[in-house]
Amino acid sequence: MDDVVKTFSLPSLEPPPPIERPTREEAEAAVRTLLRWTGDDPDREGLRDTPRRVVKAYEEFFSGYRESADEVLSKVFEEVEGYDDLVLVRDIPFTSHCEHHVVPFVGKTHIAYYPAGGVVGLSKLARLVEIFARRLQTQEAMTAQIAAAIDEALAPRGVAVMVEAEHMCMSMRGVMKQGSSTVTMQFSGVFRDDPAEQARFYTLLRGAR
Ligand SMILES: Nc1nc2c(ncn2[C@@H]2O[C@H](COP(=O)(O)OP(=O)(O)OP(=O)(O)O)[C@@H](O)[C@H]2O)c(=O)[nH]1
Ligand SMILES: [Zn+2]
Repeated sequence: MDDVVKTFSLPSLEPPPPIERPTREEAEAAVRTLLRWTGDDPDREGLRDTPRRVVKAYEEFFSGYRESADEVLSKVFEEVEGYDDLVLVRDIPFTSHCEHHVVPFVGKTHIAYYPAGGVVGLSKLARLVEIFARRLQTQEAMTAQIAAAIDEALAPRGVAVMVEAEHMCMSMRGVMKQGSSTVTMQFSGVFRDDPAEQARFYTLLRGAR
């Protein structure tokens, strides 16, 4: 069991405390080293600009370290008169990177919640997915973080988050199983307490598209 605890990180809504980041030049030098590790020559024409491009791409892949869930969800619309039923946003696409191999895992997120007074703009739910996806992740932690952030910001009657993804570290290396998908889900409030609410969530996910 010790190994399990060491391998998987606990859900944390905020980025880790700031560490001393390397300079851009240091990061580019590290990419050069990895290029040499492939067996290629970083000084050949086609690779000369690659360290610069990779470091720039990392800024996009990992922009979630510079963003906060709190901020994205801070604009809550206090009341939507007469509406207190479920809100479901299906099929929010994402690309993340697994924290074990720094290889993409790609999939979709479905988010549902029962408002208890406040709702957020729908795009904010997609932005929330982006924030957590654009960090080094496990699928389980990402799922838990999305649910916890909504719970914290909206205090809804319940939250349901489901993530479906294919992990490239399982398809293009290692066990080499293309096409398998992993499903994770996190429920809180009425979704956790009431199996009928979970069933409703699953039914709506399967519903006409
Ligand atoms: N639970 C979970 N596991 C993941 C996730 N992403 C990658 N992994 C797994 O992390 C594990 C790392 O296992 P290790 O044995 O430490 O590393 P490895 O030798 O590269 O493992 P293999 O992938 O089996 O070759 C692998 O089983 C991956 O499939 C994730 O989001 N959630
Ligand atoms: Zn991996």
